Amino acid sequence: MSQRELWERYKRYLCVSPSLGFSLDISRMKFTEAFLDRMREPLKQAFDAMEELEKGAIANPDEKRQVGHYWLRASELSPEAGIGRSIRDTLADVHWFAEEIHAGRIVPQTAERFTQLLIVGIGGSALGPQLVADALGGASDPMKLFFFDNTDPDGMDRVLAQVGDKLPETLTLVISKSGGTKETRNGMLEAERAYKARGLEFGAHAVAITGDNSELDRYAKKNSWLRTFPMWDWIGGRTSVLSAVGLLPARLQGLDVDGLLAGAREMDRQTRQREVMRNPAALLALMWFHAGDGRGTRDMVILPYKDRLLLLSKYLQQLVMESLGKELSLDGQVVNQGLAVYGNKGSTDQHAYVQQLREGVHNFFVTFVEVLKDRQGPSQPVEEDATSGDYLVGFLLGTRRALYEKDRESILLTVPDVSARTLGALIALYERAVGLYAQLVHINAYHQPGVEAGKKAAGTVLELQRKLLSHLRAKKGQGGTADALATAIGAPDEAETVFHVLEHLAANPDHGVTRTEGSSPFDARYQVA
Ligand SMILES: O=P(O)(O)OC[C@H]1O[C@](O)(CO)[C@@H](O)[C@@H]1O
Repeated sequence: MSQRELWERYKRYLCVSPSLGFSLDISRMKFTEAFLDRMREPLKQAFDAMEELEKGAIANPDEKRQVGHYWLRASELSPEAGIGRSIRDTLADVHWFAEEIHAGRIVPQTAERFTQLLIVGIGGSALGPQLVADALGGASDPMKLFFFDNTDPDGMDRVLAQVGDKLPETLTLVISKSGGTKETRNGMLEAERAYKARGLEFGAHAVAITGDNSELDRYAKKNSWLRTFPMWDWIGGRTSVLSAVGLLPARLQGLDVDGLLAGAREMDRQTRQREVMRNPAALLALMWFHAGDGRGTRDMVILPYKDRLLLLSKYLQQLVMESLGKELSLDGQVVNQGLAVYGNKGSTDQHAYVQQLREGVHNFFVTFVEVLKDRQGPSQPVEEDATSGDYLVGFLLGTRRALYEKDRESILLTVPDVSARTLGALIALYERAVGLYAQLVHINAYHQPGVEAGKKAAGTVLELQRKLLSHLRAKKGQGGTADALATAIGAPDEAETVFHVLEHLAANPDHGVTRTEGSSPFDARYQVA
């Protein structure tokens, strides 16, 4: 197509939202009108299903749960008065609690006030808060945020070293819907130990966000933590950012949580409408379907040309891949669905993998995100009639064109700024696009059975380790090779796992396991002295 024809196609298919100052351009996706016609009926069914979901249907059938993240920003739409009330009460509590902290009315044990916030959580209990904090935060925020989002000991040491002498001024927020996630439990215990090492009581610095009566809830109550905030059954981890999970950290950081909610609410309003060309979420879902033949055959590369949106791709990776990456359809057929997501930011990535995008394997489509506002206030030119921000747009449009010339498809999302309202709108846009797409490909977007397999397997590994350690302690000084030890603990078929566990044990001082070299790596002997 010539540039002129592309301009016509751009004008024809541009979806604009004046109230959000937002637009979605699908002109560089090579769908046809026939495709749109073909998708009309499946899309109608997807809308019907979303409508039912918003009314409180059990939209997560195997977990028998409602799916209520849309109610978080429109509590009046929740199907039960009690749900609406708890949403409003929790929001009021978030505001109240943050104000008390900021005003120094809720104070730490020894310091004058809380100035730092350590968040312990993983997956949806970390990614949303991280996205919001990084997108909207700044140097003058009333609290500085840190995260434990893994069970990596060195990672946690590094964070604690950054917190340094300010630990007595640090509020720790432990976030876990289930309240039983091991990584988060470990992070909490490591944090607790750090406070104790400084003679501080953890409970006087700790807040939980978790499900009612979860393990974490009970632990928080037993140890007199400052507070707990609810995480409801009808909110999934990956869609929890506009519940207390994302709102409490954001409010403590001094960010505009009402703006986040308002943006999401407005986007929800627009993405409920059935006229497809006016519904950006429906258009996204259709474009994903078009790009990957409804089977996810092309990866989605998310390229925001804005540093503040660096974590968008990481956030969407969970939202999209945990929602859509499913073995079975709603009817139990094996479908192995999914949509792979990766990306960082432009123009930085032009100096990394964009080379392959233009010339290499053709297995993706790009979503560019353009932010119109460059910075607070004016920019100085870097050369005649051009600022750094002008270059950023230049690189975006240039790359979009260069990819199109090579037949690579792309979507362009344009937003006015990186404000709370815009971010809330982006979050809601993708939540609904995922919901609609899941309906189009007939899968349950709201469970994650695949993740459980890894958790169970990890439990088996730790169980083997316990057996090994008790055997090695019983046979003090004797030990054996991985093969011999696997047999000795009654797990000869697990010799490989036993080998990995022993190598790790011997590399660390914690359990007293040492290693004596053998003639090959597999002849090494392990013992407890
Ligand atoms: O909030 P929780 O229960 O600790 O779960 C954390 C994450 O673990 C998962 O359940 C599985 O990885 C995610 O869906 C979730 O966001």
